[in-house]
Amino acid sequence: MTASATPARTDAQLAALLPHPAADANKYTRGKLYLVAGAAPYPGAARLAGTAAERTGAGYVELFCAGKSLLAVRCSSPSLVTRDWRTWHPARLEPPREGHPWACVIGCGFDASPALMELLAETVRAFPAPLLVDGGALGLLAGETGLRLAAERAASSEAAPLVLTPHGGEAARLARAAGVSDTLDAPDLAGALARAYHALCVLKGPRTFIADASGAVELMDRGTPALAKAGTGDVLAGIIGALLAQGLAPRDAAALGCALHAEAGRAAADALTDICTTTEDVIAFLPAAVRAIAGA
Ligand SMILES: NC(=O)C1=CN([C@@H]2O[C@H](COP(=O)(O)OP(=O)(O)OC[C@H]3O[C@@H](n4cnc5c(N)ncnc54)[C@H](O)[C@@H]3O)[C@@H](O)[C@H]2O)[C@@H](O)CC1
Ligand SMILES: Nc1ncnc2c1ncn2[C@@H]1O[C@H](COP(=O)(O)OP(=O)(O)O)[C@@H](O)[C@H]1O
Repeated sequence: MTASATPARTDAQLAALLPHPAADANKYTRGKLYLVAGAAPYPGAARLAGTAAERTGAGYVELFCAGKSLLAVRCSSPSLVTRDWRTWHPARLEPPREGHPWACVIGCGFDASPALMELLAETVRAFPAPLLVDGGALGLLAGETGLRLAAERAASSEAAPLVLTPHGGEAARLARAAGVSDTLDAPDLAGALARAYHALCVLKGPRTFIADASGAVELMDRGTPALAKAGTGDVLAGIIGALLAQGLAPRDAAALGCALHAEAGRAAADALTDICTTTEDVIAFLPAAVRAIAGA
């Protein structure tokens, strides 16, 4: 049976979720995003996710990346606090302080190296706040170990939320590993992945479906083919991660994040054409997206 997706939220509903900073805000109260991203072949993915997160209001973005990616990211994005990912030990983090929300995004620009599987496993096991898994880390999660880790995280006493943001290829891999048919319609596939991995699943594409394990599916279809460019998924991960880091509930962060991403793509295509819009332009047009939604 095909699940019916509820229509996208109205701009007024989305505007109410925008995380405007309080007058007495500081960088910690505005939310800290830990970003574990950027293997040596893909420093760009880390930079795209990190700068998109900064643009979406996160007060502090701390990036953990491959040693070989450090210089490229530090030189191009000095506001990102950038460290070698050999120093990423989520189990050793002090718990977040009241009023200082956190989230983590892992996987943008990951490749399939076994060392990264360990980084992912430690993060799924120990990161004590909302965790979004994207990019190459989804391929690592797609297996017996990943399914077990996701189940253990959901069963733990903190049970901090897990969000997955697969594109069609990544969703097919996650489905095969979980014994889910990859011939399901997109809304059903999103729901089945949400159940199998105990996560909120944001199944990306020309139409994006946001599903949780309860079977509720939300449709987001305000995007543009101008977004069909390498790296726009890394940008979306950074946007949703920043909203999680600012304390939004996973479903709200996904719905608002997808809408901001789509609107930024549309605004960029209006100004620059659907042909000439680049992934960096999507980040540059996030302010137009915030204004469009806030104006509602
Ligand atoms: N500037 C950068 O450094 C970039 C790095 N990226 C990173 O590159 C790594 C590999 O990601 P890729 O997505 O390129 O490769 P993947 O190997 O994950 O997936 C691509 C494969 O999936 C198939 N596929 C099926 N449906 C698809 C769909 N709807 N969208 C895309 N592919 C689909 C394609 O045919 C292709 O064979 C990830 O870690 C990602 O974060 C990419 O995001 C591109 C930009
Ligand atoms: N034709 C399209 N119409 C609307 N949105 C699209 C279209 N093609 C891709 N997108 C959006 O662009 C993003 C692409 O993400 P992804 O495939 O993960 O890219 P990458 O892995 O290169 O970062 C997704 O958010 C997706 O919904």
